[in-house]
Amino acid sequence: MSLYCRTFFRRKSFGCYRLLSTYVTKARYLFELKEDEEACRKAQQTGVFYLFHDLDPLLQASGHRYLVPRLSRAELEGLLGKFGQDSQRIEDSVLVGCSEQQEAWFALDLGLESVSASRASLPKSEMEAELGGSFIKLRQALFQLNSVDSSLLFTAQALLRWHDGHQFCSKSGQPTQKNMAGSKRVCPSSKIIYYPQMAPVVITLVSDGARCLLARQSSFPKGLYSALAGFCDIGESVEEAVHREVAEEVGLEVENLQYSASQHWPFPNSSLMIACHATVKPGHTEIQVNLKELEAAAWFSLDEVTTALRRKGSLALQPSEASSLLLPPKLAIAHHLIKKWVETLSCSSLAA
Ligand SMILES: NC(=O)C1=CN([C@@H]2O[C@H](COP(=O)(O)OP(=O)(O)OC[C@H]3O[C@@H](n4cnc5c(N)ncnc54)[C@H](O)[C@@H]3O)[C@@H](O)[C@H]2O)C=CC1
Ligand SMILES: [Mg+2]
Repeated sequence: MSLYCRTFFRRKSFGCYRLLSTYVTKARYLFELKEDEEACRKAQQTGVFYLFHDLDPLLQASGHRYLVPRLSRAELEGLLGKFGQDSQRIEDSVLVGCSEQQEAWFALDLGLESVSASRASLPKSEMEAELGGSFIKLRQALFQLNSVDSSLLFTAQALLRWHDGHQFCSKSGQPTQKNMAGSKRVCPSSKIIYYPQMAPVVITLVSDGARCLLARQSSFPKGLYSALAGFCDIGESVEEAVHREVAEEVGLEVENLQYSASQHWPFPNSSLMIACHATVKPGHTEIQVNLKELEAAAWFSLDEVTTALRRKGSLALQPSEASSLLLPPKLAIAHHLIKKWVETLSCSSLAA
C-alpha cells in the first residue's frame, strides 16, 4: 500500500463525510499553518525544532553517519534561557514540514544576525557544547546523511537563507516582516508580499543512441563529469532552455526531448532542477565545447558509464584510478538521469 493511502479517516466536509488520505491531511494541515498565524503559533508550542548556526545544521556524529537532532519547545526555551534570550526568538522559526500525527517541524537559525529585527548571533562553540553536537556545513555532511534528513535540511537551509537575504523591501527599503510559518514576507510600507523563490535549471542527458554526452567544469572534483545544466532565461519554456543550453555549451542541436524528474537543489542557492533526456540529430555528434562555461565535454560509451556507476563511494579517487570517470553522487538528479539512461539502453540491447 502506498504512502499516500496508508491510513484513512473521516472528516466532515460540506455536509458529507469524505475519506482523506494521510498525505492529503498533512498537505491541508501545512496549508493551514501557512495561512493562519494563530494556528501556526499554536503549532510552535507542540512542534519540534531543527537548529542551524549561520545556515549550518546541528548534527550529531554516530559512527560513520550523522544524526539530525530535534529539540522540543521546552528544550529550546531552556537553551535560549542559558544564552539570555526569551522565547520570542522562537518566532523567527520557519515551518519545514510535519509528521503524520500533525507534529509541526520548524527550523531556527541562532547564528544569523537579523539586522531588521535587531537579533544577535549566539556563540557557536558554547551552543555546540550545550547541545552535544556540531554545526556542520551541509555540503560537507551530505554523504553521511540519509536521504530523508538531507532533503529536509536542504529545504530548511534554503528557506532560512531566503529569509536572511530578504530582510528589506527592494522598493521601499523598509524592513519586511516574516509571517509565522515563514512562507512569505510582507513590507508594511509598500504592502509588497515576497515569496521564497527557486531558480529553474534544466539538466539534460544528451544521447546519440549508443553513447551519452557528459561534461565537466574546472571547479568539479578531478575526474567528475555530469549532464549539461543551465539556468532558464526569463521568458523561456523548459524546452527552449534545453535547446539553448545544449547549443551554448556543446554546439549541438537536440530533439526527442523527454522529461524525466525534478529535484530541489540548494547549492549555491535554491534551484529547481528539471531533468530531461534528449537525443542529437543522427550524424550530428561533433562537440564544440564552450570553454567559457565548461572545461571539457565528451561522449561516453555504455560500458564506460556502467563501470563508473558501479564505482562506490566518495568523489576521491585512489591514485590507481586517477584517470577514471567519476559520476555525480546518488542524491544528485544528474546521477538519476545517467542511471536511467544505462537501464534503458541495457534493456533495449538485451531485447535486440
Ligand atoms: N543536482 C544536480 O544533479 C546538479 C546540479 N547542478 C546545479 O545546476 C546549477 C546550474 O548549472 P550551471 O552549469 O552552473 O549553470 P549555467 O550553465 O547556466 O552557468 C552558470 C552561469 O549562468 C549565469 N546565471 C544565469 N542565471 C543565473 C541564476 N539564477 N543564478 C546563478 N547564475 C545564473 C551566471 O553567469 C552563471 O555563472 C548549478 O547551481 C549547479 O549547482 C548542476 C549539475 C548537476
Ligand atoms: Mg552549465
